Amino acid sequence: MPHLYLASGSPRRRELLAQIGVPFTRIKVDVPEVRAAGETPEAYVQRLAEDKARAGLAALPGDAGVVLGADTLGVLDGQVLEKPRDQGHGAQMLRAMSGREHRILSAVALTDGQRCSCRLVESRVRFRELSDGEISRYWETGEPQDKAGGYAIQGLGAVFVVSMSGSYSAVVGLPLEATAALLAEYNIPVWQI
Ligand SMILES: Cc1cn([C@H]2C[C@H](O)[C@@H](COP(=O)(O)OP(=O)(O)OP(=O)(O)O)O2)c(=O)[nH]c1=O
Repeated sequence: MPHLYLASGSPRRRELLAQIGVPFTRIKVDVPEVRAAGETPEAYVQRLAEDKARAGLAALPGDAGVVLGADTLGVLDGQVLEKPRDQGHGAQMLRAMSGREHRILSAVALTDGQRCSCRLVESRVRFRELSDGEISRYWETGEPQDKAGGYAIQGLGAVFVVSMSGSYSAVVGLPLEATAALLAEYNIPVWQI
């Protein structure tokens, strides 16, 4: 069985991958997250997942193993919701999401050097109305800073979520059903009944 490497600095992705019982080693990659002109959010999120997986493979000694890369972003009114640049940007995204539904796109990619395979999962999250005061207090908790869309469904941000459809693990950062299916394609079994 090939060894699995997780090309991610995200603690959420580490915890999610550990949850499905696959042994893996983390590696650091530095992939610039810059959307190309005319690139759709769907194409962008998948490209980033693939770029992270390929960058991880390039960093491995001797190309031995399978590397997983992932990316998560939000979409509202055609705008991509990434990690907030600063408090103003974070507040702007949360005000736009207030009382409405947004999409979360999560992509996972695997490569072994011979091939690179990617899956995209779309989820929908509806927020209740948020006041400016709570948006500002939420920023002060430190939770929004490194999260796409500036919130964490698995954290304090859960109190904003009226409903969601799709994949909970995908919103947190790694679509586990899709990940398990891809791993099987690369002969890496996950936890099995
Ligand atoms: C929407 C949402 C995102 N997030 C997180 C998951 C990701 O870590 C982050 C999206 O940023 P990403 O750019 O996808 O990932 P990252 O930079 O954190 O990690 P890496 O590229 O090294 O793999 O937002 C949550 O933790 N909870 C949520 O509810």
